Amino acid sequence: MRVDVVSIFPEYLAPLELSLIGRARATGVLDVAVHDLRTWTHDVHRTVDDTPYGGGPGMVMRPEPWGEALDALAPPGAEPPPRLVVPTPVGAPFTQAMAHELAAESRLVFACGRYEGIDQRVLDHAATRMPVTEVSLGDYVLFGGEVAVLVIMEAVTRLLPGVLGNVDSLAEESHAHGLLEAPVYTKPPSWRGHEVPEILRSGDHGRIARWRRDQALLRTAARRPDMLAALAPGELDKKDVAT
Ligand SMILES: Nc1ccccc1-c1cnco1
Repeated sequence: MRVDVVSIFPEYLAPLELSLIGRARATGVLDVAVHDLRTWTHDVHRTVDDTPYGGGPGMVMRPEPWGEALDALAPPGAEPPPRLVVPTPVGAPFTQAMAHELAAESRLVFACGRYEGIDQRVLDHAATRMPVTEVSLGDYVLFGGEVAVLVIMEAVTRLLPGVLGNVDSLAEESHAHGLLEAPVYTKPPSWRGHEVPEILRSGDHGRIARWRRDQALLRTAARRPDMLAALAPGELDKKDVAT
């Protein structure tokens, strides 16, 4: 997968060099390039923002630098076009399902907005020649899209073939099967008066699987009833119904 990130703070994306993502880049699974939006400015002050039409607080990111950046990174006519991913508070919620969708793309271009946002015409024009996904990490306000890109890149990269050693963990993790994961424990069996649930030390893998499923259901019902309600029909089998 080829990923381009455009930001006025490219150094914010330095963590993409580390750990799993760094290894994915080193092994060729992932090719990441970070670009400074000011590369595509031409004035002496390298201006990227201006006052909003219609008044109001803050500044808006000018369309011209973004237009030239996207022309350079996704030349008109180059096939297939990349998917443009724009972290924004007004985007669709970022979910594990979306992470899987993005992981299936061959090219992604991330546009990191700052200030009050990017001139809407940038997205409107981009949408005439490439898929555009506006995505929100949640209902809170950040300074810009850079940290959102780090989150999205971690969620997407770990889904790429060859990145995670143990693919089984993908199947068992929270949100992988529509439920929150059961609690986990390791040695010692007793710690500060807290014991590991006996069943996990029983060696009875059938009962352990049942216990974990029950714990996942209980946790999800308590903390994320919305996820329980969203389970596809048939996701809950008769063994899940309290007897
Ligand atoms: N608040 C923001 C400001 C700029 C770019 C993204 C965001 C964002 C993304 N998800 C939540 O907020």
